Amino acid sequence: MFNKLQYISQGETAEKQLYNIHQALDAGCDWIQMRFKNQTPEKRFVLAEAVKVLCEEYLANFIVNDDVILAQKIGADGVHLGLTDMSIPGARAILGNRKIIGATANTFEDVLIQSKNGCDYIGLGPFQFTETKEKLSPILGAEGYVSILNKMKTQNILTPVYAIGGITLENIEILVKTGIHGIAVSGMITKSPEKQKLVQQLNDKLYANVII
Ligand SMILES: Cc1ncc(COP(=O)(O)OP(=O)(O)O)c(N)n1
Ligand SMILES: Cc1ncsc1CCOP(=O)(O)O
Ligand SMILES: [Mg+2]
Repeated sequence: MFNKLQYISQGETAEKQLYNIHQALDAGCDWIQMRFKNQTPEKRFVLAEAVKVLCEEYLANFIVNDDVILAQKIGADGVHLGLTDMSIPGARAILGNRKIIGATANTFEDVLIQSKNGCDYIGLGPFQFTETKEKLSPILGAEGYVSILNKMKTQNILTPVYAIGGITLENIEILVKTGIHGIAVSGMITKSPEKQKLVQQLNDKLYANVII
């Protein structure tokens, strides 16, 4: 089963991205999604290669946002695809069954489609407002997660769900209670002055009820 904490990178330049990813790895994040939007394919390729080396060094999982071909070219562990990105069957045909394909959902109907199409996990959100992403889908709040996860249960959909969007440390307990598997965060970790302590606190809360 996947780890419960995914770090989504940010940074205006490749250097800043790599710095932020390195910091997250140093702090104990072991799952990185490289999200470097509106850049040339060359810049994204160079960054992805550097991130791959770094993630191997730290034994972290490395997935690429949006770009299936880039993920394939550099041998990443997978991709995250939104509702308007490449289709999951299309990505599966290129990457095969051993790679991780994450998919976005904002509604139960999205969850149904994405899980039927064979994604490995669902990024469900946004939980609340965030400046990290433009053109946000409607905010779900904790009630939205309860409602969607309950419907998943009744239809026996077992795909792990990650909450995403504006999540802070104070939100973790309430999110865990909704039945999510984990969280995907960007700003909270990128902006934290005490990343190691934060990642520890997040993992403590995310794994509080897990019996090993
Ligand atoms: C874990 C996770 N969940 C959702 C998203 C959002 O993906 P998408 O809707 O394609 O938006 P962009 O990130 O591409 O702007 C995500 N990246 N990761
Ligand atoms: C990529 C994405 N998709 C929905 S919200 C979001 C941004 C998550 O970043 P943050 O944790 O900074 O809100
Ligand atoms: Mg996308």
